[in-house]
Amino acid sequence: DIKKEVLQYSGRPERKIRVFCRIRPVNQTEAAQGSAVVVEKIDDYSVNVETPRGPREFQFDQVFSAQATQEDLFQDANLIQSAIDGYNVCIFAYGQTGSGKTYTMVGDKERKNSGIMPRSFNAIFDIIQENKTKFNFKVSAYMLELYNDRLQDLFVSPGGEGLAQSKRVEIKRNRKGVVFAQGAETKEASSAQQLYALFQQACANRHIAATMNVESSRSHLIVGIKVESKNLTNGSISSGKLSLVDLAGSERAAKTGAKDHKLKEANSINKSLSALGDVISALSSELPHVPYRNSKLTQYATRVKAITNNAQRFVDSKEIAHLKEIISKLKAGQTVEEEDI
Ligand SMILES: Nc1ncnc2c1ncn2[C@@H]1O[C@H](COP(=O)(O)OP(=O)(O)OP(=O)(O)O)[C@@H](O)[C@H]1O
Repeated sequence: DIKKEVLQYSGRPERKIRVFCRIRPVNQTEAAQGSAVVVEKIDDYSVNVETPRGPREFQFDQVFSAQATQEDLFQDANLIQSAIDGYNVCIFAYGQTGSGKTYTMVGDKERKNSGIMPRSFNAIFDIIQENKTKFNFKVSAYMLELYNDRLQDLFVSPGGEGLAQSKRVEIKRNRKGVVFAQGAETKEASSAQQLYALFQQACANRHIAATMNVESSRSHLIVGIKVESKNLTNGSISSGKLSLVDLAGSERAAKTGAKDHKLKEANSINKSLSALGDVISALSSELPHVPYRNSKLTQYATRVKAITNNAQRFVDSKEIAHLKEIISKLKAGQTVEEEDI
């Protein structure tokens, strides 16, 4: 029954928050250790997780198996046209360290399996190309890192320390209630290649600490792409935005073997993820107060508010409530066991 409900739900055009689940393949280390696979896709909307207390089933808007390609994922998460049509769209990846967030959002290092970000860059300019006789387009982007609850402009190289200090980015709201990143440098791009070059420049400026996992990103990456278009027939102007976010991994501080600033890092990540969970949970259960101000990450998420305001009623809060449960455990410094996930 739940499945049917989810199915009907997904078909509704007003559904504004969608939660997808992607199962990543077993890696070589796991295979060598003979690790058991505990997550199984039942159908396109549900997964089964083997827990010490028996099997548990979870529902999503869509489930991607370990065989799903980057292309499959991009096709189904394709919201690029909406951003070009003037909507604010946000796609973010959430999960434990090593679960495949960066792979899904960015891709592999060899660039053989590009993720959602580079595919989006291409799709934006493909759509622009198709419509250039009817519209004039302007594409600009800012790229930010949220590290230890501080927003850093990734277009400013960390080498120029003084410059980085003066360019402190703050989340502000304009008179119309639209949230923007004050102090963030915005750069224009006129091709997918240019946008990708900006992205590479931004990535080179990120903080990556080799604590628990060398590849682990200890900061949240926020890529904001603004697409402005002018209708050449009637002169009307519209402006949409695509926000692509690669969140830092959620794992408890103790497991990372973290000390001092690394511990601060882990706590800060958990704090911001926990604040994000609180916001999503408040939105989905229609609470009158949504605690946006609790962290920079959620201040950023206020942009989502405009979209979700009308949609709150329709949001299926099951997965989100579960996410919230995990996050509050993390917040309280408790262990999140496999059966919880
Ligand atoms: N669907 C997939 N297919 C093939 N390899 C994958 C897939 N998902 C993840 N991987 C590989 O698993 C490893 C960990 O993935 P990734 O770095 O994306 O995790 P993460 O969730 O971003 O971790 P962190 O929170 O530490 O940044 C990487 O080597 C990545 O290439």
